[in-house]
Amino acid sequence: MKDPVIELHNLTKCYGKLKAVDELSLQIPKGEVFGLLGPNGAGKSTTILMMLGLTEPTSGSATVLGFNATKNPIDVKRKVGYMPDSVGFYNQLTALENLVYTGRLNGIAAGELRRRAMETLSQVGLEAVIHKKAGVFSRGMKQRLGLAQVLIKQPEIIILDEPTLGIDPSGVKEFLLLIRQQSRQQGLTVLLSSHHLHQVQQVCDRVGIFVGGKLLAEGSIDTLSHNLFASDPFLVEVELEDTIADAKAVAPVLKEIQFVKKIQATGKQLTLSCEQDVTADIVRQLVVNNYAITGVHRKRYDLDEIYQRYFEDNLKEQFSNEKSSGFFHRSFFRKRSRQ
Ligand SMILES: Nc1ncnc2c1ncn2[C@@H]1O[C@H](COP(=O)(O)OP(=O)(O)OP(=O)(O)O)[C@@H](O)[C@H]1O
Repeated sequence: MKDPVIELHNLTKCYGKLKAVDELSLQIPKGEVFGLLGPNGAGKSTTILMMLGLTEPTSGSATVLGFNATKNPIDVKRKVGYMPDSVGFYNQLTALENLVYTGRLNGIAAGELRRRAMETLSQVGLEAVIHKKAGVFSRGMKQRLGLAQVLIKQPEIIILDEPTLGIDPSGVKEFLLLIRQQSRQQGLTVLLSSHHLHQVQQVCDRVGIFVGGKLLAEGSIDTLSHNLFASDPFLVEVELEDTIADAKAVAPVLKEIQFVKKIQATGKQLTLSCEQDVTADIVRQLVVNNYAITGVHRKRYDLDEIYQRYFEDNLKEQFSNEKSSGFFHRSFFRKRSRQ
């Protein structure tokens, strides 16, 4: 990879016998939005703390913007903005006052403070409430103020630990889109940890799937999907205007298409398992044979399915592992079901 700004090399952290992070190697290039995904206890926060030099690795290294995070934590902190999973403010101070205070702590010159704070609040969409006290802010507004606190020092990288925790679903989407927009406009590199699979899918360039301290897979959604499901049949769903009795009725029409292996019919829907993407041939054959089509859908695997597939494979492999994957499975899905 060309010029990675974050480089983790065999990064490992043990707490007694527990390997919280297990030989993690990862590179993130400038400007990328990377999602670290995993259930409770997967090791996401521990990884982030090592990248910031806030906890020492047992072995391996974390290099951020060319600095070894363990040896040069101050240099890393100067250029990296970090938003922990729970952000604290002075509730009696307004949004602007809070941000001016953070700016001062970050060494921004007094003459520039107020202007920079106002600018940053508008960047995160809080311009209308700059004089409101932080104590009355909703969770979503607090997260925006937290992001402003991170952005005011104009970092090169921002690291957000579970930034969407506690925000309602529409707020989550807006907030993640705001993060992506900041990344695109400012060339910011973003690393965020999350278990919000669907939303993360929409904003991250790449994701890493992290379970039991190990990175099981990394890549774009398309790459992960391709690697995982390459040997699976290609599914095409066709909606017809009229109900068909059973698959046999339509089989003669489609049997000419080489890669169609299985046809199922339920009501007005046909599901075809194919060895290759022959969607266009299927549609052509049906139309030629006077079937009225109302919809065609090519199945694309989403992050939930990708995650589950990796997770299930991992579960099989680690069955005898003392760190019960069943625990991770349960805790992950419990956490998701609470959303
Ligand atoms: N200071 C510590 N001492 C002992 N064990 C720890 C410590 N910090 C974390 N752990 C353990 O390390 C493992 C990884 O924890 P970590 O907080 O990094 O996971 P996570 O993926 O961020 O999960 P969560 O979403 O719940 O925060 C867990 O089993 C946790 O109990």
